[in-house]
Amino acid sequence: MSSQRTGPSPTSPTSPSRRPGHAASGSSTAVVAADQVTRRFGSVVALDDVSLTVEPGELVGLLGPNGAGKSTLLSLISGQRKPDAGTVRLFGGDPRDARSRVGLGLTPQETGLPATLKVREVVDFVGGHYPGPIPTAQLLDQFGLGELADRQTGAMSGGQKRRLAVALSLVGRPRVVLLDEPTTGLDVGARQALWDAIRTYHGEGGTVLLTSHYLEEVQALAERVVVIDEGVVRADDSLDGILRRVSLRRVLVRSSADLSARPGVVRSERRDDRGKQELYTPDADALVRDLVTSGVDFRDLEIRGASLEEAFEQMVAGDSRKVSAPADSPGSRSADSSTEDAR
Ligand SMILES: Nc1ncnc2c1ncn2[C@@H]1O[C@H](COP(=O)(O)OP(=O)(O)OP(=O)(O)O)[C@@H](O)[C@H]1O
Repeated sequence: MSSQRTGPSPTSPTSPSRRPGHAASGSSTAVVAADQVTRRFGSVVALDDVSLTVEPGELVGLLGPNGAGKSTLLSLISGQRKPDAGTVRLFGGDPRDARSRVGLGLTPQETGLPATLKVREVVDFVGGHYPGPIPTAQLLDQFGLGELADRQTGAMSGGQKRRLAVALSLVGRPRVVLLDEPTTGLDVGARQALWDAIRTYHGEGGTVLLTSHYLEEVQALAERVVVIDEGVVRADDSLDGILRRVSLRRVLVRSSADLSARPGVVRSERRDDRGKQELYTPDADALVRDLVTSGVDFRDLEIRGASLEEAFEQMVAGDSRKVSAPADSPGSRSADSSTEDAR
């Protein structure tokens, strides 16, 4: 991966004052400030009183399952939609005002590339809208697309198109990029290359807000993680803080007793009707000690690590307080059924 500059101008701020866990903006320098934002589509509440501040130089991962509201939030920040309630600021201005979007790069979830244009022509075209774009050859090299410069975009693979889409978000040397699932459809090598490009951009002072379904992706890149589910921010913390919340162990055991209320059990499931139970706990050793000393009957004990993915699923599956105890998780709502675009 090239170490050549792809990021913001040398005058861009590079030392963020991060405030994980704090949402509404009190900072006049915030790149993004969403304050108590609600956005509905007909009867669907896509975002419910969401507040989020991103300071210069932060790399924030927005993590959540399908339909959580991630893309909707990015569309408000990029000025494509407006909130029904609350305010959104981009570089201190209204993102629907084009002047506020100078310095914004965006890779939407789906990108339409003109099929008959060559790769280099698309980069030239998009770069031509900016005062000091990254030279096309340099950008294509950085994204491993140099050999495809003369190929029509219609003849690119899905993964190659995705890389080009992310490259295009950086061509104008933005100060912030919004990346909506940047590595969807990429193989392992391409994903790593793209992560490198994002790290390089961030390392040079760029601000990044990226969405993903994948904890691994956010773990690989982000310093701060915002977990969103059903339009509600469930957690906003440093990466370490989030990982601590999801570091559960899984204890599989057979017992005639119901063990779901044993000390330290934060969640349990019955695996069959012969007493097999799956118990989630942050401290498996303590749970085993409790089982032994309490005299409760049990057998077939197994202890496994809960994968991060599993733990995250619990965190967003409705009762996040049991797992992660975020301070103030509002209740959940149903969110489906409308197709209205109430822009
Ligand atoms: N144009 C629209 N019309 C109607 N409903 C919409 C529209 N856009 C989004 N929604 C709904 O708003 C909710 C949030 O959608 P959004 O696309 O923001 O979620 P997401 O977290 O980005 O999901 P995914 O990870 O699947 O992309 C969903 O229930 C979705 O169906």
